[in-house]
Amino acid sequence: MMSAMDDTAVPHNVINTTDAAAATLGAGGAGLASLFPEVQTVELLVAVSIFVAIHSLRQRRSQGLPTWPFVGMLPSLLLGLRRDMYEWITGVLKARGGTFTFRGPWFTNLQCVVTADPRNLEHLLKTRFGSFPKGPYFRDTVRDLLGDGIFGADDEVWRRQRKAASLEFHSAEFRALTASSLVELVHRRLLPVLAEADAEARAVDLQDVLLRLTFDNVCMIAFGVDPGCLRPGLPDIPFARAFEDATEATTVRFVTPTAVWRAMRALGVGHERVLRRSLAAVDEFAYDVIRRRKEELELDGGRGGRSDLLTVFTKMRDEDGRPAYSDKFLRDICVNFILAGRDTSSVALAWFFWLLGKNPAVEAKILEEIEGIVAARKERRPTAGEVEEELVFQPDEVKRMEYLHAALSEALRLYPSVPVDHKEVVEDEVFPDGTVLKKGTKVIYAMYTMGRMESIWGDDCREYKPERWLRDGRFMSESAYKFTAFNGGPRLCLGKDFAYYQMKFAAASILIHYRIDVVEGHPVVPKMALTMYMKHGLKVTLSKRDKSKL
Ligand code: HEM
Repeated sequence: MMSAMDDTAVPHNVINTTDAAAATLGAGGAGLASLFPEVQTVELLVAVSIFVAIHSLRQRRSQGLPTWPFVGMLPSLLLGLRRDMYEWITGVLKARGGTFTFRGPWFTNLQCVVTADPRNLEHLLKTRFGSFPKGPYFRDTVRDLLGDGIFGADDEVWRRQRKAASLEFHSAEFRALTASSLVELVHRRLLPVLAEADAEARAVDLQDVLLRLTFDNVCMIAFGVDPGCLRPGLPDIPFARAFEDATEATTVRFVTPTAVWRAMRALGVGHERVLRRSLAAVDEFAYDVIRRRKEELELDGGRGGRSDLLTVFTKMRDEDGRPAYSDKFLRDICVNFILAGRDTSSVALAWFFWLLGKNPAVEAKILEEIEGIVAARKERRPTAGEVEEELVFQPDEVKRMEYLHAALSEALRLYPSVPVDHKEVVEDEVFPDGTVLKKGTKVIYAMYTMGRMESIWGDDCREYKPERWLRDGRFMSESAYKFTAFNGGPRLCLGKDFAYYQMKFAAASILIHYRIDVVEGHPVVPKMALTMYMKHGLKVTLSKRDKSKL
């Protein structure tokens, strides 16, 4: 759809040889035919091939990436996809000093500026926030799934939801709900599932188990409903399956020309058919919960003791005392929060456990920190939150796990749950690095690459070192434009504090009970998706720790 990248949109440092090359090829071809009519087709093909090879080599030397007539840089992208797309982007960005213009095939929406430069990130996420909305391309692509919810919304529609949700996320009731839902999920469901696998000496896909944990958890805080994905036997839950299918089918739209997916939607074929079917199931579930919640609120006179997002937004009234949000809008709000929180923390945890397996010294330090916290509580009387003999971490204890906080941040630096993100420019702009952006240009910012730039993190940037986040043993946060895993500026992740609490609570509870070993030979590579999943999951075995030491 978007192809506003004309020549003026090319950064100063990019030499645009494509048009010149095409012109040369055209002139050269015509010239050959008229000067030497006897030239045979085969010879012409050889001449063209030699030209293309030389052209490609020159491009490679001057820009790092060949730009072919008609298909643009697509062949290089496809080669990158076959290996590791994120590493491919990283290589190109490093060779180009942190920013480059990707030129897709003519007449497609695959033209964009890609950057990993913290100065550009600060410019687009904060300084010139108003010039870089999500934009109509993103919104149109995700509209069927996300409607007018916070993820795709801009301007007033976004501001209103952000303000209301932000108030809710910082309320005491909400914090209490997140803490209690986690105690329930981790102690009544996660640990028993792991215990079962341990007793049967069976390997489990830890990523799948963690995904189930965070899906149930985010549904509890968004809808006030527990879908029950994390249960012994790890059952298939229709709502969770439909949500997953709808997300995947929506993602496919980003790599399909807009006109093509629109036509497929009209005809109801391919992934658009899957999307239509799965959205029907998501909507059926959502509207059913909304209807029942409204009935429940009516019965108790609108008070509603719950503090999930649906209840809070349903209770809101406009100046005339009418419901502030329609059922459709309530559905959009909940679906967006589920999307935001269903897999981001779980994939981060999966990469964290994998990194621990490779860095036993880090695991030892985390255990030492947790043991210190447990030793300190033994000197106090057990509080009401401690369930009999069980060791249930309290919010103040989770807060004191600073080394664990650093170890999780370090995992997110190397494996950000959202590896690349997207904006659209609404007026002509110039990045601090000199890149010129014409109105309508798509901008991709590459968080995965940022974690691997020596210029940002130093020569040891590829090493897993939680210590880089600590000063005198205390966790020190980094600029959001250098560590962009949670985005930055006005659209900083709303669930950041909740996500850290959730990840720390789950990680500490698992680690004190079990030693986790990745099954030998299990391949661990990222999957190409909007979220940084492990392509083959994380197959692990568990062994019980000696708890007498605690
Ligand atoms: C490790 C866990 C998480 C990471 C790395 C993460 C990362 C991000 C990122 C990169 C964005 C910006 C997305 C964009 O605008 O395109 C974002 C936005 C958001 N996140 Fe998170 N997130 C995490 C967990 C959560 C959780 C658990 C929730 C809620 C339950 C949540 C709620 C949100 C919301 C509502 C937004 C939209 C904010 C806005 O547009 O104003 N996130 N998050």
